[in-house]
Amino acid sequence: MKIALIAHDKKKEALIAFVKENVDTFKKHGLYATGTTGKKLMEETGLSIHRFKSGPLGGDQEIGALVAKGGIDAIIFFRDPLTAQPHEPDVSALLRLSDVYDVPLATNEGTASAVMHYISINESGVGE
Ligand SMILES: O=C(CO)COP(=O)(O)O
Repeated sequence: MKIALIAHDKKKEALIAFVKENVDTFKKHGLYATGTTGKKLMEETGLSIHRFKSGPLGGDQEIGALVAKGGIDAIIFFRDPLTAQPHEPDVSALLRLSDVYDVPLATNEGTASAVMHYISINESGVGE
C-alpha cells in the first residue's frame, strides 16, 4: 500500500511515537510525507520516505494530487485542532479529496490505530 504521513508541528512528536510503535508494519509499505514531517520521521525511525514540500509551501496539495491520481491508499494526518494554520485551505482540500476518492484518512491517534489494523491486514509489499 501507499501511505501518506503528515503532522502539524505540535503533533509531530505524537506521530513519531506512533510510527515507532508500528514501524514493522510501516516498513512493508510505500511511505510519503510532507517535507518536515518526512524529514523528522526518517531521522527518528530510519524508514525510507518520499518527501514532498512542506505543508505551508504546497505539500498537502502535492499529496492531494497523488490522491486524485489513485496513488495513495491511506493517509495518517495528525492535525492540530487548536492552532490556526496559514494553509488551512490546502488542508481542507486534502480532506475533501480523500472523501472524493474514498481514501481512508485518520486525523487523530484513535482513528490512526483503526487505520493501522486496516493497513496491517493488507499484506501487499512495498509500493503495491
Ligand atoms: O503543515 C503540514 C500539513 O498541513 C505539515 O507540513 P510539514 O510536514 O512540512 O511540517
